[in-house]
Amino acid sequence: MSHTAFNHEKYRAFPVIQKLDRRWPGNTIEQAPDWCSVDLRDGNQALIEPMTVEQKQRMWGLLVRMGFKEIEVGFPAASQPDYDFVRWLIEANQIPEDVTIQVLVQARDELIERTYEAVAGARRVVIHVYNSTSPVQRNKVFALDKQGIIDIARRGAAKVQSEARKYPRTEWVFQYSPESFSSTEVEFAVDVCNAVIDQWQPSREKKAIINLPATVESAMPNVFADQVEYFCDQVNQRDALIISIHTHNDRGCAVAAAELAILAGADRIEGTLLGNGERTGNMDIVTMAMNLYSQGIDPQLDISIADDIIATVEACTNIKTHPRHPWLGELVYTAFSGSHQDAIRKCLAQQRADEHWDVAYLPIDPQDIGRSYQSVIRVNSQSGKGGAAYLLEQQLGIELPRWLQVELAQPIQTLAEKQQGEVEPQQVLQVFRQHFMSREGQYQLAGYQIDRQGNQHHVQASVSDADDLMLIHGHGSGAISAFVDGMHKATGIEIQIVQFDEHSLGEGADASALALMQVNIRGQRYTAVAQDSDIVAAGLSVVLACLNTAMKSASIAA
Ligand SMILES: CC(=O)SCCNC(=O)CCNC(=O)[C@H](O)C(C)(C)COP(=O)(O)OP(=O)(O)OC[C@H]1O[C@@H](n2cnc3c(N)ncnc32)[C@H](O)[C@@H]1OP(=O)(O)O
Ligand SMILES: CC(C)C(=O)C(=O)O
Repeated sequence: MSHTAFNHEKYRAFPVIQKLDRRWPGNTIEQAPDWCSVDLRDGNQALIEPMTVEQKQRMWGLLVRMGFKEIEVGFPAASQPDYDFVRWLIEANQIPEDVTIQVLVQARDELIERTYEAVAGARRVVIHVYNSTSPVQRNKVFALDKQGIIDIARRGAAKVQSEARKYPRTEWVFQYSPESFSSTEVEFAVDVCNAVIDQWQPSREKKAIINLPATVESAMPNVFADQVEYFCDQVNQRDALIISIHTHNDRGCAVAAAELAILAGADRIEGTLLGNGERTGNMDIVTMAMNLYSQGIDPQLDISIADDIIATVEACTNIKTHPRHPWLGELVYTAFSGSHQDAIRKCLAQQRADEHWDVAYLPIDPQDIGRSYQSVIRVNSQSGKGGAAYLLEQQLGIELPRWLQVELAQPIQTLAEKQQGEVEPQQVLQVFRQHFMSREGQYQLAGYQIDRQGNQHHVQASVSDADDLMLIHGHGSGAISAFVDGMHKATGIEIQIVQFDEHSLGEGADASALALMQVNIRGQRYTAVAQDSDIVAAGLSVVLACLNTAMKSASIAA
């Protein structure tokens, strides 16, 4: 076999388990698992610059605020900052009553001893001991056979137990990880764990945690689920165990693998916020928690403080959050494309507070995580009429009639294409004002009087025409048609009203009226909007505004 670059023959398929009795595909997740954050350990060990004690303190504060009850706080036998941080937690009394710290250590005596020193005085601690079990680790890293690996595990388990006896005031919980579990023959993984379980003799009352890692994700999540289900079925004393899962994201499926592992019988999930961790990262707890939340399951974690989560993770890891990161990214509740905007706008208008969320293109209500609807719809050259109309609605507080949405779309599209980028909400308003609300023009309403007899309206109005003042008289079934009649008589220009809508803006003394009109003058359509504190004046002014727009066009002026 040649080992030239980019040659798939270098690799082989992952062996699948021939498991015909799999039950997990028929299961559903009905409640949140126990969560354990490993941000301060696995997340931290993957950083270019590991967190300082101050950064760890900040991350700790966030994790507690979010509601984590188990937090792996470090590998205290590995480095002084890890050790100091753990000491600070204990000596400065920073660990709430309902939170348990967890610490990781290799199955090596001197490291285990140092680890216990680090956590001395804590109320309750999970001591997490591990050694690697896969064939490549056995053969190439440890140069040991299966029995040699089992011996490391059992000796480590025994040492963890004997050290614990030296600190009787702490409540100890033992956790063992067969590191590289997912790449280990599953029967052997069971054997190694059984040796540890045999050493610890856990009970229903005092359970041990067996943590099954996909240290490097190398198969599809269904294979992992088969491994977990097999393990849960075969391991000794299952009811005295908490089965924990620790997946990595090498194939991009860490969350999927963790979810399927829950279906397959696991109880607990380890991961990090936004998925920081070795290589492509650890399983992202925020994503998995939000996946549950969006299915109506209480995630038992507070993700509503999304901006705080992002700010803290970024400050502690020096890694930016991708704008399309699941659930929390800057752009994940934003629609630029026209048909999406149209659907979102229509659904939001119909969404009732007492009904289940049912909005196209928005899997959750962005307000749940502190995002406003303002940022949901943004306008660029892909947006069509709905987006600009939505932004204008947000700013003016009125729903534009469809015919005006269509009119507005054109100048917005032109601007978007010219700018080659986003059109800001302020610009939408500016374009709207410029195109439809210009107060300039030959004719301006100076005053009016209306007499009404039955259905007949008689309008007498004064209209300034450049430097002159015209006196207008007209009749019609309404004030506007009477005024249009008067203008026709005065100027000879026939105005046919095609569309007309009115809206009130604001309330009380500050209220004003908006009149929106499209007319046909000599075969051409013209659109304008007028605003006035007096609703009739707004209606008459908008006729003149349409006429002024028409006058500016060469064909009418001529
Ligand atoms: C998948 C994971 O994320 S596991 C966690 C990994 N995290 C870290 O390693 C971060 C912190 N670690 C460290 O700072 C260092 O590894 C230390 C300080 C703990 C130990 O450093 P060192 O003493 O230099 O040992 P190192 O970690 O390189 O391990 C090498 C030796 O330990 C053995 N070893 C490694 N892991 C384990 C284990 N889990 N249990 C028992 N022995 C182990 C190796 O076989 C090797 O033995 P050898 O020297 O006889 O060949
Ligand atoms: C120590 C174990 C759980 C680990 O971090 C891994 O396998 O990724």
